[in-house]
Amino acid sequence: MRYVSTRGEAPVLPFSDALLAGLARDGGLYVPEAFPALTPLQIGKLAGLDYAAAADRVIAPFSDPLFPADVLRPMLAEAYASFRHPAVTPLVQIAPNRFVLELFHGPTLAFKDVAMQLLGRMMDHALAAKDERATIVGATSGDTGSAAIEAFRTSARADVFILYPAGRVSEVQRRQMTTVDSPNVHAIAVEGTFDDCQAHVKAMFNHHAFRDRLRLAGVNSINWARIVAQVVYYFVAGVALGAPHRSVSFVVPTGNFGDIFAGYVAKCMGLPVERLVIATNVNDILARTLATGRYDVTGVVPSSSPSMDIQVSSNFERLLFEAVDRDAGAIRGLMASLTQSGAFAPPNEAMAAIRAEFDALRTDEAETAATIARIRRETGYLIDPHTAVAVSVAERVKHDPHVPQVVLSTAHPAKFPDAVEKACGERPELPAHLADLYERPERTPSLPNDLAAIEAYIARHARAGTENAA
Ligand SMILES: Cc1ncc(COP(=O)(O)O)c(C=O)c1O
Ligand SMILES: N[C@@H](CCOP(=O)(O)O)C(=O)O
Repeated sequence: MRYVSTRGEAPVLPFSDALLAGLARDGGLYVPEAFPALTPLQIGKLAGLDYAAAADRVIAPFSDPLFPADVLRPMLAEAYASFRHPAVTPLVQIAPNRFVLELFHGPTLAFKDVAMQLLGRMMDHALAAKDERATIVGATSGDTGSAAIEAFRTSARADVFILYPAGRVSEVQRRQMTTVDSPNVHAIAVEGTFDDCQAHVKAMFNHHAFRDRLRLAGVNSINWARIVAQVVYYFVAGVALGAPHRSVSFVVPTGNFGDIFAGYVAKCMGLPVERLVIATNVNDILARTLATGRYDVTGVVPSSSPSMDIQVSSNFERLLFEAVDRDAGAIRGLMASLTQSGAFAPPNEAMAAIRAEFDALRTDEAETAATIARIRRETGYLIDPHTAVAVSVAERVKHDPHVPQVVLSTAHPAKFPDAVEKACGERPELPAHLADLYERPERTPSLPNDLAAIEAYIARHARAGTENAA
């Protein structure tokens, strides 16, 4: 499979090069030239497979000769052996025809592990094949960072620099990043928002001299491999609930739009998906865009679901690319408007195409807390604030009661103990492997919200840079 940029002016790449490229050189995001299809028969045959075997069937069509079956399959088996649940992403029923898809059984307790445990192995393999080192730069609102650090902390080929917004992630999230004592790991507190951190990461990729000198690579959902690994659980959940013979709807707590875009890809590949429902917190740019037809960036508001405190929703560009029938010139125009004025209005036909597939609703802070408390009271089930945002939306969105609704549960409640305790009076405990997290020493440089300062720090500490510069 080959990959093209949403902005049409970057080299077309095979999977393994797109994997290591991060952002395309024209500032766009890589997408496959075409979405591979699974037939209803092939989808039906996913039933009963273990997670790694199902992942192989879904991911292999996106891959290339660097990942033949005898490489990809053991990699998948190893990646998902690190999960604490034998089903990897189990479903739990919380109401008639409403299910929670638990995506938090990986090492860092968030859905990011599902993709990152694979991505770490794939990138190390690709770098070893090329005998290269890479400097990974990433932005996090809390979960991507911890998952990336966990996935790469033993990497012999990559240094990892994660920018997180100081004071705007939960203490557990911060400690998961700052207590890892590996020489290749750098969790950097930036005096800004997640949007600032993400803008710095994209600016580093767009600074080609810096990018090439340090051999930058990305682990945010700008990396296509992140998306494709997330497509798998849509198939696994859909099949468990009757696909291909029955349609399913998904309600997804959304920030950077990577997770729900993976659901869209699953639908493009043939999974019968009735509706894809975007659930936002008070940072509701996507809900406003679907309601008004205008994507308009406002300031980020801190919330109890901090991982979704995002206004510039990176992967929305991938959806827009599909909605404008892959007209890269149109995407360049919309993104130029975003840069210049902080807003853009997609063409009416594009908005109609998006609304034909997606619904979007927001959940405010009071409703998020009330949902945690009510679900605990009524069902005995404890959810985190991100999941609560989506459960509340699932309850309010117009839907066909005969179609199963799957709510993606993106984080374990113990990642956000303060918010959960405030909502329902109960403090969730960390699993055993993290029980001493609060005792571990922290190590986290703090940098101003300034690209030059961040680049200088990374250049000083990256080993790929030293080698390349020599
Ligand atoms: C716990 C949690 N839920 C939801 C999201 C939103 O996912 P996405 O950015 O893919 O839309 C994130 C961050 O990505 C997250 O960490
Ligand atoms: N919510 C994310 C933000 C980054 O999203 P990504 O999916 O693009 O890596 C986080 O927790 O870091």
